Amino acid sequence: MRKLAEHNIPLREASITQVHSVLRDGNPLIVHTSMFANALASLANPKQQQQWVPLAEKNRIIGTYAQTEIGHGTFVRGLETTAIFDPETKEFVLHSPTITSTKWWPGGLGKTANAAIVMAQLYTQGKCYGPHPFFVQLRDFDTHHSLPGVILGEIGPRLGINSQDNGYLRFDHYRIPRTNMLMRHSQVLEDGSYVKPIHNKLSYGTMVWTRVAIVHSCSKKLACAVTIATRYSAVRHQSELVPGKPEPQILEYQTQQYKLLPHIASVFAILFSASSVLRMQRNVAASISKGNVELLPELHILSCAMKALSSQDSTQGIETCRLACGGHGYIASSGLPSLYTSTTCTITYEGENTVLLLQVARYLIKSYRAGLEGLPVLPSVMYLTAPSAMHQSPPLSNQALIEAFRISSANLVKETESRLCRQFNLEQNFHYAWNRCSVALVHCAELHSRYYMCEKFLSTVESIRASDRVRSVLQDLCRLYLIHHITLNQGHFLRSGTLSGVDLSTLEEEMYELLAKLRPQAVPLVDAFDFRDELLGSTLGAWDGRVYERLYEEAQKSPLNKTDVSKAYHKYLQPLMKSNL
Ligand SMILES: CCCCCCCC/C=C\CCCCCC(=O)SCCNC(=O)CCNC(=O)[C@H](O)C(C)(C)COP(=O)(O)OP(=O)(O)OC[C@H]1O[C@@H](n2cnc3c(N)ncnc32)[C@H](O)[C@@H]1OP(=O)(O)O
Ligand SMILES: Cc1cc2nc3c(=O)[nH]c(=O)nc-3n(C[C@H](O)[C@H](O)[C@H](O)COP(=O)(O)OP(=O)(O)OC[C@H]3O[C@@H](n4cnc5c(N)ncnc54)[C@H](O)[C@@H]3O)c2cc1C
Repeated sequence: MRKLAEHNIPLREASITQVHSVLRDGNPLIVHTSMFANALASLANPKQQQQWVPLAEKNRIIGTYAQTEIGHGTFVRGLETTAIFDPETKEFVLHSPTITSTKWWPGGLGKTANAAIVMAQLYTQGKCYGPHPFFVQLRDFDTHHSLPGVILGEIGPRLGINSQDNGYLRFDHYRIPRTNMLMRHSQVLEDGSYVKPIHNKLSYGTMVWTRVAIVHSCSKKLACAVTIATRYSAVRHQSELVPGKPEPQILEYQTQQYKLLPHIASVFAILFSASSVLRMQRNVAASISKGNVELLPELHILSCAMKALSSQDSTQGIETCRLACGGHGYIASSGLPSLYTSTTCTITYEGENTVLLLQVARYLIKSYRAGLEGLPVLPSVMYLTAPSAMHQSPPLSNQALIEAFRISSANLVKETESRLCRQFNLEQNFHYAWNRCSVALVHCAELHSRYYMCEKFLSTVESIRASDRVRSVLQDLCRLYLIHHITLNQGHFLRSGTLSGVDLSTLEEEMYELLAKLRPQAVPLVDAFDFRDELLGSTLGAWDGRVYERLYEEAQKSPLNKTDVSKAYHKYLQPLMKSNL
């Protein structure tokens, strides 16, 4: 927090710096500096901001974002916590009517936060208006005791991020002033009348913002993992590549290069996509403040798509890096286990990936149908019904590969839409038909998202300002990324007729060439990510390459090494050894 203040970084931008990576097993303040700060910035009106933002900036108020309940996380409309307006006292009464309405999971809620943005079903004048955000004080600002009517606790150990206190929260007819409803977009007036927002999903804005932040942080996490695994692969010598010759660096093995180089490329692909979504988010935020919500659906879909893809890619990449380090990748001091556990949760939180991909698919199908009818569609999906441009680029050029992605994605959407129509004719119910097609729909969303990421990678590399040598390395990496994802998805390209079996063999050959060509660049590339050793926190990945010394030194810190004979020997082992069992 001192560093943020020193560098004049506003609270809500902390999550896109590396500040949170310093704590490896999660951070009780992350939801405060990200979602809570952003909810105040985007959902509170100016008067409310004046009241709470300075207190949050000074950490007098530490907040969390309390939306998910035991019974509902994905289906936000199904939340059960109620906020009923009492016109007599001009207050909202917050209540948790059932066990399933217990707020469950919010980061920092257990012990750290003294306030929260609570999403609750808003009732006024006898009518429910759906989930809305409320600023709620949970603990006394001086003693930190939970307030009467507020029941708080921590939910227990998790797969990872155990330095963060994820919490639970129940309300027992807990009263807050009317003015604690975040009123930038919708309001309840003193007489209880409801003023609706210009778009009914504006109250979901904090989730959209966080999804964008997650994309950025996924590229950082993956960058840490590839740095560790690549440096280690340059230090580690094992086996014989040529019988009788010295053991080579394991990075010489083609299989090792195949494990690492595509993920190094992936760091750039995710980072460039994150920058593009971030730019769009800033434009949309500016438009919203002028009352224009036209591009909000596009931002929602793009943030869902990129959050889903980047969390999946970075999690898989980190696990591959761990495996690429053999046994030493399994030791906590390698840094890889905590990178994995603190990244795999991004697949689930802020919208479970399958659910987000189905949002993307819904948009693709709607846009495809609109395009066929000649109705206007937004820029990122115009290609679904645009004429093919395959013939315009030299065969197997980067542009041709992007076109192959585009046409294959459009083709898959077309096929799936036909399947949806057939299923609808059988079921006579759109929702059942949708469910029967949902695996295919997720594939549509994945291919569309991959197309977007590939396109962003290529267009950024083509326009980047860099020396010829640096540009050339980035071009090779980008090429490797495109070919790698084509080989992983070959079925789609064969089905769409955009690439033949011969094309795929040619591309595969080129991929192997690229692995060899990029091998000498692997260490410089990860060095260029420029992580300090303290931040990497890895015995395997430190800059000086003293892997074995660091492993040995770290082992000395194990509590079991404080004494030669452990207490357990006297208590359990010795009796066992003498028992003749
Ligand atoms: C790697 C290291 C990590 C470090 C990261 C740093 C930053 C992270 C910081 C903190 C850590 C975060 C901790 C995690 C915190 C949480 O998890 S908070 C809880 C998050 N919860 C969710 O994300 C819930 C997911 N569910 C939803 O968002 C929605 O329920 C839904 C979108 C799935 C469905 O909403 P629903 O209201 O039911 O809508 P639909 O009927 O499906 O759709 C109606 C139309 O509304 C459009 N729409 C939906 N959402 C939005 C939106 N946000 N904006 C704009 N439009 C939206 C949807 O597309 C439909 O449009 P059409 O009718 O035109 O098709
Ligand atoms: C580490 C961590 C931190 C978190 N922090 C916070 C926080 O700070 N604040 C907060 O409010 N919440 C937080 N959460 C909660 C998180 O947002 C939810 O867990 C997440 O949105 C998933 O919802 P769920 O748990 O209800 O999963 P479910 O929706 O129950 O998912 C279970 C399965 O059902 C499937 N499924 C569900 N709906 C559909 C559908 N419509 N179509 C197809 N398949 C479907 C999913 O794909 C998944 O396979 C956190 C969670 C974790 C793990």
